[in-house]
Amino acid sequence: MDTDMMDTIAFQHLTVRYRAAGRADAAAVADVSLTVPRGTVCAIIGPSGCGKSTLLKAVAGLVQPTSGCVTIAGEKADPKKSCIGFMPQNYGLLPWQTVRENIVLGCRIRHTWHKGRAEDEARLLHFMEALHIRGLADRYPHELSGGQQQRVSLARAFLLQPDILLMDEPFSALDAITREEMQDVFLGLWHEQHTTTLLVTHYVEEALYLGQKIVLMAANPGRIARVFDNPLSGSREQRSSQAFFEMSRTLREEIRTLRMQDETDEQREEERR
Ligand SMILES: Nc1ncnc2c1ncn2[C@@H]1O[C@H](COP(=O)(O)OP(=O)(O)OP(=O)(O)O)[C@@H](O)[C@H]1O
Repeated sequence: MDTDMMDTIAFQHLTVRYRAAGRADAAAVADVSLTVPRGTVCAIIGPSGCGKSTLLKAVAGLVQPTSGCVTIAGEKADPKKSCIGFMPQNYGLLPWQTVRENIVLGCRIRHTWHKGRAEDEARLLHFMEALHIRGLADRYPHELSGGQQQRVSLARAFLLQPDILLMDEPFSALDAITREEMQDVFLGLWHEQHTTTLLVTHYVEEALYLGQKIVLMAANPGRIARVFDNPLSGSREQRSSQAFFEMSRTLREEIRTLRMQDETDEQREEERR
C-alpha cells in the first residue's frame, strides 16, 4: 500500500441518519467528503448539533453510515482492524476503576498492557507526569474535577499509541489558561507519535493552534461549509502573531455568516409550514 495512505481517514459522501421513533429521520450529517492525511491534526468546528460528534463516531464505528462510507488507510473503517483512541465528550471513564486502571484500560482490551513490565510502567508514568495526574493514580473518577477527568481520558488515548486519535472537545472543561497549557501538553505528546487526529472543538483559537486543517461545518443538515489549510498551527510564536489574529477573525466571520444563513433558512422553513 502507498505509505501516504496508511492511517489516512477519508469520508466519502457520508450521510448518517439516526433512527428516531415517531418522526422522520433527519440527516445528522449529509454528503460529507473529507480527507485527513496521515500524521496530521484536523480540527472540526461548527455550531451545536451540526454533526461533529457524529463524524467521530462514524470513524470509531459507533454509528453506521446511511449512505457513503468512512475509510481508514483505504479500507472501510473498522475498530477491530485499526487501533482507535477515542476521547468522548463525557470522557468515557469507568466509575468503578481507579485513574490508573482507567488509563491502562484501552491497552488491556487490546492486550498490549503487561502489568509490572518496566517498559509499560515507564510509559504509563510518562503520560501521567506529562498530564500532571501522577498523584491521582489511586483515585476514582468521582473524586476528580472535570478537567482532571479529561486528562485521564487523554492519558488513556496516548498510552494506547493508536493509529487514529478522535478527540471530542477535549479541553472544554478547563479554564482558559489551563486550556492553553493543555493544548501545549497535547502538542508535546502528539509530536512523539504524530497520530492522525480528528479534533472537535468550539474554540476558534484552539482549532487554529492545533489543526493543520480546519473544517468548518454548518447545520441543518450537518455538512462541510469550508475547509482551510492552516499554516499557523503548532507554533507558539504564531499564536500571538497578527496573522493568527486575522485568521481567527476570518473564521469567526465565517461562523457568524453561516449561523445567519441557517437562521434565515429556518425562518423560511417555518413560513413555508
Ligand atoms: N443517538 C441519536 N439519536 C437521534 N438523533 C441524534 C443522536 N445523536 C445525535 N443526534 C442528532 O444528530 C445531530 C448531530 O448531533 P451531534 O452530536 O453529532 O452534533 P455536534 O455538532 O457534535 O453537537 P454539539 O456541538 O452540541 O456536541 C443533532 O441534531 C442531534 O440531535
